[in-house]
Amino acid sequence: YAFKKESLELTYEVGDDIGSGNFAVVRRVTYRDSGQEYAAKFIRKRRGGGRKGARMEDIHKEISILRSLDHRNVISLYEVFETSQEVILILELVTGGELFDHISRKDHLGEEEASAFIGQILHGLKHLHDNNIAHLDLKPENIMLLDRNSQSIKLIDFGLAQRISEKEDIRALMGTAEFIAPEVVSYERLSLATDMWSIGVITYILLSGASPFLGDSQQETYHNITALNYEFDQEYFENTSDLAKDFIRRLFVKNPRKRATVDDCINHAWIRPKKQNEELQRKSAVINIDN
Ligand SMILES: Cc1ccnnc1
Repeated sequence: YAFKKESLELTYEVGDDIGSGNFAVVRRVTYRDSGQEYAAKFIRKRRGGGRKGARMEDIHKEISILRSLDHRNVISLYEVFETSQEVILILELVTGGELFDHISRKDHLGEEEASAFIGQILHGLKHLHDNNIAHLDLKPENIMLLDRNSQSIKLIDFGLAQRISEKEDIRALMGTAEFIAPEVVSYERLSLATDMWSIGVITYILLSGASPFLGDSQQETYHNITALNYEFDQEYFENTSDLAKDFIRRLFVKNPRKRATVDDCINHAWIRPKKQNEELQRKSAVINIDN
């Protein structure tokens, strides 16, 4: 997969910073010929034996994974440039900000809005899982809103994503403490189910504004995760439906094989499109009028 060696500046005008990830800075860029805007992710290459910068193997993996995905809830990759110091990904630009900021502005969301967001995230995640790709770093910072006032979301930052296959064993302590599953803490085999645990954490946070396993130290957080030490604190959950709690309970399951899958979640009554219920109500209303 050949990366363009010519200078990015020839074809794109580089604008302001719009985000940063591990070893990466994301800047808004404008394609000179059309005026179309994109996001350019500048990833520092690891030079020599140093610790700073991403390994080329990991950069190639992120690119190969992004190139194999095509879904409205997954960020698109258009082209790649390379200099001696950096690899630059030209990505679809999303300007609605992080889901994280959207929550913090409101503290927490109503169930309808939370269910709509989680439904969108699940559809993007289903595309990954149907291609045997695990994101492995799902958290509100990695979920962007398409634009300010839409509920359309895009999964971004596939820097830790992995192809999951029965043969090879993927284990690694990675991701952000409060979102990682027990099998990550215990350095056991990772799988698509690892993402589903994170969906549980994200749902819990959207509904309450509180983080279910977060402790005063990383060790305490890890202990809470492996001990499944969480509760639906009345202070935050007294008005939350049993359906929403059931959705979360099915994800906070220690054994990854027993945890709800992305399809189980999409078909869960808390997520299934409400319009079907409205349709049923409309039909039953008509029946009532008739008889
Ligand atoms: C931060 C970011 C990443 C990708 N696309 N737009 C914005």
